Amino acid sequence: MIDILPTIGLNNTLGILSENITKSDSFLVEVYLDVFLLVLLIWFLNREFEISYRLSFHGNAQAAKDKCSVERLKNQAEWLLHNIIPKHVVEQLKNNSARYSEDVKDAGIIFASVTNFSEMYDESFMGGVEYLRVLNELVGDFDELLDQERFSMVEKIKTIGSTFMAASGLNLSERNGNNTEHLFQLMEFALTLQGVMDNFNAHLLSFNLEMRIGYNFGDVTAGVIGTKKLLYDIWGDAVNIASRMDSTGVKGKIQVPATCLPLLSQRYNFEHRGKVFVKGKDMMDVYLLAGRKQEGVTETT
Ligand SMILES: Nc1ncnc2c1ncn2[C@@H]1O[C@H](COP(=O)(O)OP(=O)(O)OP(=O)(O)O)[C@@H](O)[C@H]1O
Repeated sequence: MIDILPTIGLNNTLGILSENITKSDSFLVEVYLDVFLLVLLIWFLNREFEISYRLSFHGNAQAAKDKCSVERLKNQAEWLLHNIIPKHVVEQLKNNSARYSEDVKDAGIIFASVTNFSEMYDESFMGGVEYLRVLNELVGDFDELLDQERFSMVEKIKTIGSTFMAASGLNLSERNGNNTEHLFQLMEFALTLQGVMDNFNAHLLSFNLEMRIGYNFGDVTAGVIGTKKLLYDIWGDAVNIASRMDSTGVKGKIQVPATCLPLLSQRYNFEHRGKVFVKGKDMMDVYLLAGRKQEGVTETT
């Protein structure tokens, strides 16, 4: 009996001990498991985050690339459009469902014709290709002038065969309240065309191209024709007279009608040519530009 009691006590203690050990083991296992699950969750979330970050980085890079190419295409399209139609008209076309026409007061117009180009043009030589190259180079030189700030209000309208047609003051917002400055700009442009022509001739072997210029100003209607292959042009009596000033003009000279004199003679000298017959107008009094008036000194053309 005496021997049995301590045994029972030991057994109880061992039982309690082993129960405690089992409890703390399972607690530890649970803690390890939780920690493991937590680490797994963090790893999984981290991975998911990295994948989505990489995807969004790739997406952003692709979007930036696409945006660049769309921007480039848009710029190319605008560049093409601005080469066909003046900038201020493009803006109005965008806002007004591809329709544009406007009455413009006191626009300047010139027609500059290479009078003897047809003499040079010879289809028997390379189908005329060589001569077209010459015309293309000359018109290219004229076009380049339009990039100069001093001709900012001058707009090329088109070429008609070997005639270069330009106008000024068509963008009313550019005039800044001054309705005559663009007309002087256009006359300076016409004078510069003559200079370009002289320079061109100096480099042209065995041929001398001749140019005749008609100048006028007045009211015109500007508009865009068609919805495909758009054509920007100007029309009106003032345009017809400018064309007639060219066709009835004199080689190497700039001819203007008498109506332009009061304004233009503020800066230029003219010689009276007399009367010429202009279809639809009968006889018109016309003048040839003699040179610039510069601070009392006369510069002759
Ligand atoms: N927008 C324009 N572009 C090119 N040329 C023009 C323009 N407007 C008028 N002209 C030219 O001005 C000239 C005078 O025109 P107008 O209407 O007085 O006569 P027309 O009888 O039509 O011309 P033509 O006798 O040459 O056939 C014409 O040669 C015409 O081609």
